[in-house]
Amino acid sequence: MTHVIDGNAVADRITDGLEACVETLEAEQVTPGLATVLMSDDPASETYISMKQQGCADLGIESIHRELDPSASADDLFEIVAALNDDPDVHGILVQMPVPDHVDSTRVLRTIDPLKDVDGFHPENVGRLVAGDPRYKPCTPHGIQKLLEAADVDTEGTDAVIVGRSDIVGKPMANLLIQKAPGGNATVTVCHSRTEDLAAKTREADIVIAAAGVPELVDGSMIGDGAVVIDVGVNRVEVDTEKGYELVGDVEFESAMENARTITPVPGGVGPMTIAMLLYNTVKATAIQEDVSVDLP
Ligand SMILES: Nc1nc2c(c(=O)[nH]1)N[C@@H](CN(C=O)c1ccc(C(=O)N[C@@H](CCC(=O)O)C(=O)O)cc1)CN2
Repeated sequence: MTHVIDGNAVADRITDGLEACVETLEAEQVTPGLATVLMSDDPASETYISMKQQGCADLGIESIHRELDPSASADDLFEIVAALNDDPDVHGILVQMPVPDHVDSTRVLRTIDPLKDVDGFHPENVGRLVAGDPRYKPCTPHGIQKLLEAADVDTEGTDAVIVGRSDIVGKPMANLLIQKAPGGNATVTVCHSRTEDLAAKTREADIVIAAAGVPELVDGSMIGDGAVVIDVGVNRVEVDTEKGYELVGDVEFESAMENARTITPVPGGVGPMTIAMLLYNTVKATAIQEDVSVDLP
């Protein structure tokens, strides 16, 4: 029987554990504050921002939101980030990705105070991750580590194949999996659009992490017997219903189920963990900046 990992349940356990941390901070008269910045009218980005705000409200984190028209100048965005850097009530800042093409996303990430960079995308935080001393682990890869742990998947000595080399998932995931630390010690192959014979690579893997943003790119024929399959894709595919779309992962779930030992669904797998680990990083950022010790879950 294939085990389907319930990402909502694991995310709930993390947020339950964060409640005690927020109480510890409150006892020191500290309320965590998260600023979200949106420069897009993409409906999916709007959904993710409201999920982040709801997560904050449920946990007692103050959320501040700044929104810019997608046609605004890059300087307008940099000014907003600079003001949030200087605001002592703001402990975490995230700029929802992607930003419009005329904005240099690398410069945006460099503008955020590294101590407030709860996405873990600032070069200082990327450097710390690569060096094996992470401050804020990027939310989705960190969430995947927590899912694997919850499903009793020991990564040590495994062959892991990551499909996708994005800065948000593929690259940091590879770095976490090769670390000499729990949740690491794997041998990692990172595949991408120029990889030849992708199926031959995924078929040999103990763990396949699909994060290419291509609906149903990975099917059952590409999964070896007894492999663990983590689906990061949340693709909106148009359908003729009132909603107008359905969510489809990067993995063809039904056929992959036939070979996989453990698999994540879409929705309800990796997605909820991205939000939970953002709240985790916000609480951690608050504890660091306010010099309060908390027991993170
Ligand atoms: N600044 C950032 N931008 C982006 C990140 C990020 O970590 N930081 N990640 C992705 C999108 N993302 C968060 O922003 C995200 C994606 C999916 C989900 C999620 O919970 N998905 C649900 C389905 C939600 C729906 O109905 O559409 C699920 O999979 O169950 C949360 C966050 C890109 N940008």
